Amino acid sequence: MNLIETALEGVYIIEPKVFSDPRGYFFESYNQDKFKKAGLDYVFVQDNQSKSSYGTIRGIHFQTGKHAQTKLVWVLQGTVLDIAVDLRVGSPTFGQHVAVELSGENYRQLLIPRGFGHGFSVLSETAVFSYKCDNFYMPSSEGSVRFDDPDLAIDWRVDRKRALLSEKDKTAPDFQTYCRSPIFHYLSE
Ligand SMILES: Cc1cn([C@H]2C[C@H](O)[C@@H](COP(=O)(O)OP(=O)(O)O[C@H]3O[C@H](C)C(=O)[C@H](O)[C@H]3O)O2)c(=O)[nH]c1=O
Repeated sequence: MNLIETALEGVYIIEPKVFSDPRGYFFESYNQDKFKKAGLDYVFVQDNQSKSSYGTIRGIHFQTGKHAQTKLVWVLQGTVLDIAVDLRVGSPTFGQHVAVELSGENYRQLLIPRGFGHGFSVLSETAVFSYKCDNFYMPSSEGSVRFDDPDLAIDWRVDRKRALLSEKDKTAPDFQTYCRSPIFHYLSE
């Protein structure tokens, strides 16, 4: 597998070794030993999968404190623009994001450590999204920031006004409100 650094320390694009033949393709989507040897020493405990229609935006989400999650994300079918936002207090890239196109055709994965907000927009008719987390879901520790926050200035590459959003995402706080909230310093211990 090939590891590509991004502008945000700790966030990596992973290009797995893909074996193609007339039947199709095969690749290892996760191998603890190979990841550890590449310096990605995580123990994932929960796998998630979601399917979304074109124009959906999910995020920007995170879990706080000891429930913060590192995520290894990829797309099984379709194409998404995946976003990781640096929410680590004191980080020189605090508030900055990376945007990476993940698809069932490019096989790319993104490793997003604890301390980052995560979201994605769906660029294909539908997209099936799969990811591993190194901490369990804890609703009481969930946090979010508005997807269309002007300070984050994320280009989701879909029409924001017609985006398919959860009720939670429609009412998420803006970035400045998040920075003034009690959970601000509690994102990742
Ligand atoms: C995240 C999660 C959700 N749920 C339940 C809670 C809701 O009843 C339902 C849908 O949850 P939600 O609308 O929060 O799903 P997404 O909007 O896809 O949230 C995810 O979207 C962004 C992109 C992320 O990175 C996070 O993993 C996660 O926040 O699944 C669970 O039972 N377990 C879970 O781990």
